[in-house]
Amino acid sequence: MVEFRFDIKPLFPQPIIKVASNLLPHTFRGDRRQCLDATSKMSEIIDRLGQLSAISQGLNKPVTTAQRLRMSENQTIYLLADTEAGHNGAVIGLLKVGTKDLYLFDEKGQTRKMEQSPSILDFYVHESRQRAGLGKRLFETMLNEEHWTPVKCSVDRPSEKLLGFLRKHYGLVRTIPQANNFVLYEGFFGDEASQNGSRNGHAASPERTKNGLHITNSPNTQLFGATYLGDETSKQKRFGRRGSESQQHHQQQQQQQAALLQQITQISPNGRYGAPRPTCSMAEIIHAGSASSGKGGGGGSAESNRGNEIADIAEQLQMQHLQTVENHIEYELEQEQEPEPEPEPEPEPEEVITPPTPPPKSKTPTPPKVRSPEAAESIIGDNRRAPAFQLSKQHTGMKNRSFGVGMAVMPTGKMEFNQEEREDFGVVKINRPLGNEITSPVQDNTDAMSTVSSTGGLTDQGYNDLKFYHNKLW
Ligand SMILES: CC(=O)SCCNC(=O)CCNC(=O)[C@H](O)C(C)(C)COP(=O)(O)OP(=O)(O)OC[C@H]1O[C@@H](n2cnc3c(N)ncnc32)[C@H](O)[C@@H]1OP(=O)(O)O
Repeated sequence: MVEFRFDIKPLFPQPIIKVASNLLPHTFRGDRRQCLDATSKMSEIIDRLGQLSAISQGLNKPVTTAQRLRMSENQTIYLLADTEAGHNGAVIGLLKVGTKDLYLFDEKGQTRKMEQSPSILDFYVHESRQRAGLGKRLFETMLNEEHWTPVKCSVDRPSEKLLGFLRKHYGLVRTIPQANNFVLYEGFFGDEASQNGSRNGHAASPERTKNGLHITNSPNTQLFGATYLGDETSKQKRFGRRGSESQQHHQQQQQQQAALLQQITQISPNGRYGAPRPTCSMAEIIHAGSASSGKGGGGGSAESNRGNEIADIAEQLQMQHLQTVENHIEYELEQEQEPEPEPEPEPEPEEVITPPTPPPKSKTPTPPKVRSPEAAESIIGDNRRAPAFQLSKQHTGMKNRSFGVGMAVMPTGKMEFNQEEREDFGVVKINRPLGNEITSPVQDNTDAMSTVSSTGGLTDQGYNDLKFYHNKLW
């Protein structure tokens, strides 16, 4: 028991009193002098009980002090006394409660901002009187005065004793995990809470139940947008009305929904989640421009149109590819007009595509000393011509530097290739006439390039003439 140097009986006309920020018992009646006296004594009682509570819980400083209570607007302390104990009576227990605005997780893990949520902040019964039902007596008085129910109370960092107390007297076992020090029990967010919200201090944010969408200013909502909680609330409202009133209500809901969607858009995810994404060319091909044309219906005709568009695109690509192959062949034939020694194979970077060694004639453009974008454009489009400098994948976009060559000179019965050495861009070697065998590497080198064509599909030396066999129908 906690006894004091003064008589506590005037302060405790009843065993349990309620003290607010004025530091006076709720039953107090007196003049100014009595008021100052009562405030002083009550401050001493509160500080002493608060200190004992902190010691009992192992806290390094009290949660409850008279100064704190004076500064708070929404906290109340319940004090339990035994006026019959000792000479001046004794104070036995303390229970501090209040309302707090909290961001809490509900059973589904969704964030809710609970305004004026009832909270158990400090609870203490003197060790000599514990487990005698006094704690419950104090707690029950508080519930009646505040019009709270135990399941709707958040508990600030409860001790094991308090958890046992709530389990025994109120059957509270299953908690809802929270990110802060508060403990909630299942049922905290029940319907009763929203119906009796104001009475129980559950003045939830007004956006909370709009169309089942949960919108608050919480960090979660700011980051990830509104959360859909279901439309139970909307259904309840809808089916609770009849006739024109119901229709009118439905229209209002639609308007609210539109406004809400706009609101959601405004608080939609930002940062890298909200960053605009570049157009995906492959997606455009796959969807065949349905997005732009507004054919997103998915009907049978739309599907067939999409298939036709894909076929058209494939055909265009094929035609472009054939044109590319032809350009390659023409370019090669130009280079083969005059025999010249094969460029010596020299080690070079893997990524570089080397055109045939520029012939000494002025016909071949002089390679610029510095790579220029204008020159690079020469390999693009219909005005394609021989590149004037070393081309890399960056310029051509081609993955394989022998791309197109194989297509252009596919082996047939008329032509034989034996390309044992490295392949340079556009270099096609016709090694030997039909039926002739390679005799030596020297011969192979001399036969490397075809000569001027003559007649009958053979060159003057009797080699196959590529120009003769080249046919666009290939
Ligand atoms: C938010 C907060 O305030 S957290 C801090 C809570 N306060 C404390 O831990 C301070 C130390 N403890 C106390 O002051 C008291 O034990 C109180 C306030 C928790 C409960 O007051 P009591 O008068 O003992 O409660 P009451 O007699 O009505 O109920 C007893 C039940 O409380 C629990 N309890 C009380 N004392 C203990 C204890 N020492 N060990 C374990 N459980 C206890 C038990 O469930 C007990 O039931 P049981 O005796 O059948 O096991």
